Amino acid sequence: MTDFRQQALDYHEYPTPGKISVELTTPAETSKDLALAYSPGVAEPVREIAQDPDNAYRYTAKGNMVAVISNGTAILGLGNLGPLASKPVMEGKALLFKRFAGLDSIDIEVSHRTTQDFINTVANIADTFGGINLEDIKAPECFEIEQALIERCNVPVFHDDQHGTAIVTAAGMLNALEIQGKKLADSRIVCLGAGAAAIACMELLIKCGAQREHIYMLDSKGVIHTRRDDLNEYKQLFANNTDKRTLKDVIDGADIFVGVSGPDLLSPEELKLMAPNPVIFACSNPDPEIKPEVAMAARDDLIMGTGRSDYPNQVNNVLCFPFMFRGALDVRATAINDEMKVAAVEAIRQLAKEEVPESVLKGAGEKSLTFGRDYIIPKPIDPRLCQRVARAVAEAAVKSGVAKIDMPDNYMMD
Ligand SMILES: NC(=O)C1=CN([C@@H]2O[C@H](COP(=O)(O)OP(=O)(O)OC[C@H]3O[C@@H](n4cnc5c(N)ncnc54)[C@H](OP(=O)(O)O)[C@@H]3O)[C@@H](O)[C@H]2O)C=CC1
Ligand SMILES: CC(=O)C(=O)O
Ligand SMILES: [Mg+2]
Repeated sequence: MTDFRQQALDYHEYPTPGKISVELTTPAETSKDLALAYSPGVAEPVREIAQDPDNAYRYTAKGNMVAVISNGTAILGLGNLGPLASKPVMEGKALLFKRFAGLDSIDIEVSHRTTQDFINTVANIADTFGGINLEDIKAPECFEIEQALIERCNVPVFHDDQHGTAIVTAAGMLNALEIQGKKLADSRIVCLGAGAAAIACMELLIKCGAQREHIYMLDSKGVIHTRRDDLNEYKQLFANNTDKRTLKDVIDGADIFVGVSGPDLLSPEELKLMAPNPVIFACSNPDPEIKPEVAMAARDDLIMGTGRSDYPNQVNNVLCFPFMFRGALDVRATAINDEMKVAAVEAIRQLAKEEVPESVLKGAGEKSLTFGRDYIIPKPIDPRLCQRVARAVAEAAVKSGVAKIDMPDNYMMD
């Protein structure tokens, strides 16, 4: 473990501090190059953009650039550690944007006093970018922030911890339930956590067929029920009229556990109380609500997912956000709407049912991967994810009327 800690620190320190850098895309060697790149040549695109802002997509990097913006109030499951401490995670998201979707991305960590300050800061710089990926901003402020920015910005704004997580959770859940022989509409669901990821995951599962009254949501004070007087408006939507108060009370007989809360909060004893053939997504990072080896030792009829790369079934928003933005930017979508989200769920879901290429097996260190309890969802390194998800998202954007340009010819064809 200490060895892994040192490896992780070395990875971030060497060969140069951090994980990203900026590269030039045009020549800048000669005086002629500089005359074109800078003064006087640069004045020409300036004039073009001043006449028509859409020319920024033609003459600048805007159309392939996403800002990853955080205030560090909910860094993974590590809590509110401040903007600067969130920088490695935000650089990590930028790395994932580039590696998986070829999108350039820059991390921006914002210090602010009020929620309105944060909103103003992001709104004032948003036009620089093709899209805004909000990251690791805690609930309930994240809901107000995202809504205000969607209204104020001309480019798509997407709070990844809400919608990226929800899309991947829904895709994995529908597949896991299919394998377990259960239906979402009939399933009893326990959601541990009532923040950004939890609220969005449950809302999307409801859109996919789950019954709101079959969901028990818990926050740090226990079950969310109608007699509590400390619930914000988002939690109130999940308040149950029930006498159950603890995780142990609600997990008894449940079919599904979704953990988006913190480490080691689900005990083997509680897990044993679940209905036969349950689905457990312990998605807290870096440490899940229950470790897979502990869960598997408690019972062998479950399907288990975590947010981590080092266990099977990685239920993590990395399977969504690079491709969501790829598709949205390529048709210049002005928003990321429900149609695009549902299209992403279906595309991720279906890919898990296809044969896995040798290169993916090799990268994942697996001999074989076939749709089943240890492979409910594609591996992030699967290059088909970009093609399938970005294409599905772009098509949905065009169809639902939020795209400013048509699908490019032969877009993301195999
Ligand atoms: N795998 C993935 O792709 C993703 C995983 N996550 C994980 O989900 C977790 C939450 O992230 P996010 O929603 O952004 O953060 P938020 O800060 O918005 O929400 C955290 C929630 O967890 C609840 N919580 C904290 N401790 C407990 C506890 N002991 N019992 C029950 N609930 C508890 C909080 O309760 P209260 O409201 O009372 O404060 C709050 O509702 C993190 O661990 C994060 O790593 C998030 C996004 C993606
Ligand atoms: C994966 C992620 O975004 C999180 O844990 O916050
Ligand atoms: Mg996050």
